[in-house]
Amino acid sequence: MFENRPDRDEVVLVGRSNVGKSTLMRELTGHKVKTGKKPGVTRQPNHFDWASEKFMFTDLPGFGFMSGVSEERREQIKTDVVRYVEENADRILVGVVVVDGKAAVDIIDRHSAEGEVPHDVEMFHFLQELEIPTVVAVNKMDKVDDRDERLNDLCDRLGLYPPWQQWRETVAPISAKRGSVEPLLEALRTHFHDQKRDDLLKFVTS
Ligand SMILES: Nc1nc2c(ncn2[C@@H]2O[C@H](COP(=O)(O)OP(=O)(O)OP(=O)(O)O)[C@@H](O)[C@H]2O)c(=O)[nH]1
Ligand SMILES: [Mg+2]
Repeated sequence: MFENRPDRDEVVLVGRSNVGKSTLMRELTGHKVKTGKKPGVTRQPNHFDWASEKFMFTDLPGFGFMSGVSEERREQIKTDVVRYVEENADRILVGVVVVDGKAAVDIIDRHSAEGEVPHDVEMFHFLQELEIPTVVAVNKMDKVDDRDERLNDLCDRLGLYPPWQQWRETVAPISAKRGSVEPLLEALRTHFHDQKRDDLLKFVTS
């Protein structure tokens, strides 16, 4: 599944299916990326690079529930995503966990109640274990009314002390569809700067 990876540093977008990774990708790169109303649109990593630069954004397939996709297949996708991140950890400058701001907390709580580790939380901790700087892009904020409360709840579930405002390099409320992604760009700039990669700031300016 993951052959043909271009040899360069990257920012990866990971997350459940249908949270808006590809829409965000389009917003970040200006490339036409296939998006869709149904989960499971992206089946292969989409790499977007620049001919002259050793840098790319990668949109990975989503995991979690997808209508019409078998449990076995879903598990396989998740295993592949985990392996991709593990194998390329040295080249991943920032891991962006994209979540659906309206649904994430409820889904996390439902899985926890069923005694499972929620995908989003698992992925967040996994990236941190690999010491990959991590940003949670809380997407679809255009659908969220109780903004601060939602974001504080999400921080709580991720083990980050509320209020969310003190985690600006980690929690970025956005609306990819509306083209409102500045908090994510700001977080990426912070991480690039911290890694002495100011040469990449041009990819994350608004
Ligand atoms: N309201 C709202 N909808 C959004 C936003 N971003 C994406 N969507 C919608 O969410 C749906 C899924 O978007 P995709 O970008 O295809 O999601 P994905 O995470 O790439 O999905 P997979 O490839 O299946 O993993 C589409 O109908 C988008 O239009 C947003 O900021 N707000
Ligand atoms: Mg996609």
